[in-house]
Amino acid sequence: MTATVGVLALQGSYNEHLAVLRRLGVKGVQVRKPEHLNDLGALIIPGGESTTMAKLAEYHNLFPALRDFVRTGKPVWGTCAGLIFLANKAVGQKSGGQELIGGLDCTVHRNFFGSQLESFETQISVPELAAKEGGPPCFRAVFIRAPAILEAGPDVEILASYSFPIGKPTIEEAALQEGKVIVAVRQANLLGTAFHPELTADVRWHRFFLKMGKWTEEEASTSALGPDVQRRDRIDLPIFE
Ligand SMILES: NC(=O)CC[C@H](N)C(=O)O
Repeated sequence: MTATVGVLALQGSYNEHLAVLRRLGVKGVQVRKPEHLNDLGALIIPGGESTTMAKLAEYHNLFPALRDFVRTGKPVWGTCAGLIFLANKAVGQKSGGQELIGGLDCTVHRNFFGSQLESFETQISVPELAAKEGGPPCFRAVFIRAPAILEAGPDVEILASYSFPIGKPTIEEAALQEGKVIVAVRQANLLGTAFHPELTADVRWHRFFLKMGKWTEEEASTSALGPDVQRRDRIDLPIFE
């Protein structure tokens, strides 16, 4: 498997993900067309605006290729709008809905935390991630007009939940009763986060994701997948037309 990581580059925070990959010495490439998915080892679907992203993906006929990629078993990570894309079901969509890639057995509320004005930052505890990657047990989480996972199937592992202040008016009645929603999950090769790790200086989420790949030792030694990583200041990022 190649150690090249594709980042869906239609709209949203794809440059920020590419910058983190660069910091880790991993080759990242922009994905804008179906053929750009060939020969990738993993794929990141960034945050942004899922309706716009869906329209652009449809325009470029990307959905069948994205679904095929998910089915290969290679790691795919959706952050925020990317999480919505990966979910089997989304609620709170614009009328008529939007196309999803699917694969992640969960129901996502598209704008669970409210409008752009209700964006916030917080610390979340992710014990499994901290155990694997070391460092402090909490992670800075940036929620921008963020979704949340309302329901997850039996094969979905919950990596993090967020307890919100009871009485927050923008939050759905049903979830209010619990005061807690799921914000990070993993299901086999799929990782989903409702927040934006690429907007923080903490690279542990990216390292965790990269380790989900079945890379050969040789590939891993030239990328940031092992502890004895060779850091490179700069790598060339092919930009596809
Ligand atoms: N920061 C984000 O990716 C926001 C996602 C947004 N809620 C949407 O529906 O697309």
